[in-house]
Amino acid sequence: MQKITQALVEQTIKKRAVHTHKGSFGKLLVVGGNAQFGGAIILTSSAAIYSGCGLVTTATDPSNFASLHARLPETMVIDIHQQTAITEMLKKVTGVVIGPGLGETTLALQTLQTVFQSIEASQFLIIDGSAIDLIATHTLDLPKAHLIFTPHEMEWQRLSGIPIASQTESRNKQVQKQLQATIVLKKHHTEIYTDAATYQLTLGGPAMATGGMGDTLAGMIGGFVTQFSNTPLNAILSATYLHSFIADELGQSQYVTLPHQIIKRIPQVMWQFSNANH
Ligand SMILES: NC(=O)C1=CN([C@@H]2O[C@H](COP(=O)(O)OP(=O)(O)OC[C@H]3O[C@@H](n4cnc5c(N)ncnc54)[C@H](O)[C@@H]3O)[C@@H](O)[C@H]2O)[C@@H](O)CC1
Ligand SMILES: Nc1ncnc2c1ncn2[C@@H]1O[C@H](COP(=O)(O)OP(=O)(O)O)[C@@H](O)[C@H]1O
Ligand SMILES: [Mg+2]
Repeated sequence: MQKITQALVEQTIKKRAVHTHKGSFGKLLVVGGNAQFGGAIILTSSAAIYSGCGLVTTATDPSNFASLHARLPETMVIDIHQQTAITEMLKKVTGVVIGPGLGETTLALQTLQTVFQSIEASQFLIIDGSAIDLIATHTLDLPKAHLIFTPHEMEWQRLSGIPIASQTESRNKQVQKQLQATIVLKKHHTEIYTDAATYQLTLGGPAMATGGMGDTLAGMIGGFVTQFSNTPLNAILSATYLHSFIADELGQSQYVTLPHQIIKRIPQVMWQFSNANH
């Protein structure tokens, strides 16, 4: 397994070119957040915007609109019940994150199917949380797109059928090949399975063990792959690295590191990394 290095992250987060605009840095659709899990989608969308994604639209339950806008006026919203609006937005975006706080109701399943039917091969699709569980429970054909699954070990057990205790590198790799996707297997020292190689994160610790931490990572990965779309693997590796890098920094003086605190630090730490080689 290859370790993700700081040098790789510094190469990925480049200084921004001057002649650019919001359209130059990717467009992302974030889908999730039912009435119970509105916090999840606020974290995912915030993480994507604070990671520098040019435009983020959030399809969520309308009961989350006010809190989402109060925390994050930069995002636009779609009522998740309006499936046609989701399909229309899909035509405009570089990528989609689906699953944080989505739940597993009939509407959640229908929404996942809507996205699967409309997504194109050139687009990125990050599948997290409830969306992983929906795929594990229902027989769904995966679409042709750049698929990125972000399961924690229990979600991976449900999706892959491999019990947590038996999740070895070779078994995980076998299922990664079957799924034809990148797998970000989240745990202490997260592992990333790709067609090319397997990578390991050497950062992060138990101060990160709090709800919403994975919702945040999904948003960072969404923000990074849409923005650094020419180097998608490096984008995934860099987002995963930065998430834990910031947590470790905060963890030097905090017992627990909260997802919203990590999000707030992303632009500053990206600036540091973008200046590292100059
Ligand atoms: N503020 C919010 O709205 C939150 C919403 N959430 C959403 O709640 C839904 C259910 O996700 P959950 O992950 O809570 O529920 P799950 O039932 O999928 O998994 C959680 C359980 O899995 C077990 N587990 C074993 N290994 C683990 C590992 N390496 N990492 C994490 N858990 C491991 C633990 O016992 C844990 O309680 C998702 O849609 C998620 O996005 C959660 O992210 C929590 C915060
Ligand atoms: N003890 C730990 N050491 C390192 N990383 C951890 C630890 N506990 C949690 N994390 C990280 O926190 C995130 C948790 O993701 P997840 O369980 O999906 O959270 P949620 O669904 O609540 O948002 C993952 O990135 C995981 O690697
Ligand atoms: Mg999660």
